[in-house]
Amino acid sequence: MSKFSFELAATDGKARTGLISTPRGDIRTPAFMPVGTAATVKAMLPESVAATGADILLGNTYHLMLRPTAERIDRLGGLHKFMNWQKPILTDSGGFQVMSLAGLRKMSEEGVKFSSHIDGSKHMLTPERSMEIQKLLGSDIVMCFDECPALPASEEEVAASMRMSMRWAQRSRDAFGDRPGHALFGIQQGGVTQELRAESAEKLREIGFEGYAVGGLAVGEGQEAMFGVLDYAPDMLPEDKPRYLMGVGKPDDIVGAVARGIDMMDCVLPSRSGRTGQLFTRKGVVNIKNARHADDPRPLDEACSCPACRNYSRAYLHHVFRAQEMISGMLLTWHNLQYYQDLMQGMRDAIAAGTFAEFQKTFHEERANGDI
Ligand SMILES: CNc1nc2c(CCNCC3CCCC3)c3nc(N)[nH]c(=O)c3cc2[nH]1
Ligand SMILES: [Zn+2]
Repeated sequence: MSKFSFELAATDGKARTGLISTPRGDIRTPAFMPVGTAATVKAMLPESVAATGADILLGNTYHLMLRPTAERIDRLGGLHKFMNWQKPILTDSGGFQVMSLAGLRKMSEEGVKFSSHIDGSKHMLTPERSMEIQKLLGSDIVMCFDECPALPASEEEVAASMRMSMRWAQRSRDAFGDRPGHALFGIQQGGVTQELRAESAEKLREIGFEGYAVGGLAVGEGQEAMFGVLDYAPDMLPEDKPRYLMGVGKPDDIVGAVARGIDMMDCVLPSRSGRTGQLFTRKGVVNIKNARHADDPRPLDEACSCPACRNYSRAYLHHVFRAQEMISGMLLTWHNLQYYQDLMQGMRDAIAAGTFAEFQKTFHEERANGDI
């Protein structure tokens, strides 16, 4: 099928499970999307990422426009061919990364002028340029160019920023053009103010998108404030389209977001924390650097099917982490990505079976406090 479409299969309370169909493959929702910032999920081969169960991964406009440039990736056949990932790719629009990474930034209605954090070269990102870059990359799901206001911000600043992002959403839609089989997602802003979130959702509905993201969260507001927004914001978005919560999160953030109607999420946490020895398990977080693992012959998580848990002891994982061996990042990243995909599969099954409440209960009971 050369179309982009979304089918809801079942709901349980506000939790939903379904399927996004794209020409490059289907995406089971709720979905967790590993982050492949610079055309690689760090320390993972693409076939290993696929083996964890990921149906889609993230690329990044900001990083790839700087190095190796979108034009070069286009000349080489596009991002899928370049990084040997033939399943769907979602690319973020770059605005968020400019604000968190680039130096010397100048904001205007036109867009953002900035200097590269790599070599100091001058660049400009606008809605039109962001659409052009994401098209050159060949990404299947394109994100509108938006601004995610940094906290702390007054309600007036959040309102002004959201309204500019909505003008940029219209420009993104106009520049995206007609690309069958590809999707453009709008991004809701409005901070933690319900009226602003409603105004943003209304504007996005008017413009019309193939999917809708909840932006402006996971920027330090804390889980309680984030869940407070998620108690109403997803419902403001069209219920027959995918809802994507950007930049989230820890396992309990993810379960809470799915319970509030979110279908897609992305986060660097599983891969980044894998490299720092923070391992997610059903019983909580294991810090493999801790000396108490040095003689432990047990697997990290006997219920996990990943290579680290199937073929190695905690003692080995502790050793290669301490020695900073390359295999450490590979095994620990694979485990964390596998844990996240198994968590998503567990939720998809529970929602389909109407047992999501029990899933949530078991999830929280199993997680002991601190290291285990
Ligand atoms: C971590 N918290 C957080 N991330 C946000 C992100 C980035 C999501 N992750 C992108 C990948 C990470 C590197 C390559 C792509 C956000 N992005 C946009 N466009 N708008 C947000 O409001 C927005 C809000 C976000 N909050
Ligand atoms: Zn494992």
